[in-house]
Amino acid sequence: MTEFDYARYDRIRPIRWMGDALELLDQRHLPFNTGYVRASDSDAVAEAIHSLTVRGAPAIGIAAAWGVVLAARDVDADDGAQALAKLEPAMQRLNAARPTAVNLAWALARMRSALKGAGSDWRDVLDREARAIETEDLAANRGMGAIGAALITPGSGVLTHCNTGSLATAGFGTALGVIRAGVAQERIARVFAGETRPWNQGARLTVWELQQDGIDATLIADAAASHLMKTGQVQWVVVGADRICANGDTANKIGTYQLAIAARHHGVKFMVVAPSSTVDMATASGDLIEIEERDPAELLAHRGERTVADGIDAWNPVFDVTPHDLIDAIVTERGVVEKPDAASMRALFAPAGQ
Ligand SMILES: CSC[C@H]1O[C@H](OP(=O)(O)O)[C@H](O)[C@@H]1O
Repeated sequence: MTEFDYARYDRIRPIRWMGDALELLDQRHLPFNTGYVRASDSDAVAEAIHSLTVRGAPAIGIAAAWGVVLAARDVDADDGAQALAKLEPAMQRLNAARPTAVNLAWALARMRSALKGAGSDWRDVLDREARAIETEDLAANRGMGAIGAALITPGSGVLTHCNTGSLATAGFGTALGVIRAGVAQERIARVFAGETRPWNQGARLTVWELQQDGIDATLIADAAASHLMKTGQVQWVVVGADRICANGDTANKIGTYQLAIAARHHGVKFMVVAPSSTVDMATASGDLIEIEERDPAELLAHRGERTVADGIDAWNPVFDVTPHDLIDAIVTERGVVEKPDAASMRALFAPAGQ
């Protein structure tokens, strides 16, 4: 692999811990405004997660972990057990910010676990745990980039969906990390990105991120994806995930499921890229995942300007579930699950409770 220039490919940081506040790159207004908002308490972090100021499964877990550190500033406790009891209401409010990405609950569980054995230094323990969650995610993304890119035959075209880059993680990205690595290794010859209606993570975030790297990407309408596959210009669909179940069923941004159906029909391979923090072995299958439904107004207007007549009904689920049998490979930092099912998932991830 050519020596990877992370300084070139990995400069965007959506989350900045300031010691007394969390600064978040406001993704609602990218790419035209690159301003940060300052969250000074855990409820402000919860609101930033709910409003998609900060978004992306790993990124919302990291933000929530720092939100717990902020909540701790207002807690008086002698040890971790006392602190845990007093922090629980704030952690519940953070957990309630969004339901589908397991990373949020996973990060809060890590913070709870760190507190359980902590003594009088419990604040330092929380700070170290939040920092570890963030640095582990960055390392996982860089590792997955190399692992996933190795699956892609040189000269391939790739289609991605939503945004899974530095904006959605601690840096480098999951599916977009594989694309960055694949381009750097000259395995990926062309990148296509779906606009990802209604929030346009692809059109506003992914193509902008790649542009910062000097990586060319071609934007397509979501509705053009099947036609693109039919033309033979893509050999892989590479996407992220918000929750991967014990049988390999995967929740991801709305529109992923239909990409998987079209990919199988056209002989295009389908790769899911996510760190182990997105694997939920306690949820047996995708029908058990809560799918977030957001305000239908997100469908009825664009940047505040209505695009639909008044009085029109709209339904706005923002995730869907791709069944494991439509997935060719799940790439994690622990390795690849080929043709995922309950058995192949167990081989890499211990069943819940073990
Ligand atoms: C590596 S991000 C994973 C996942 O999160 C995104 O959802 P959202 O933009 O609503 O937070 C999208 O589903 C990505 O694939």
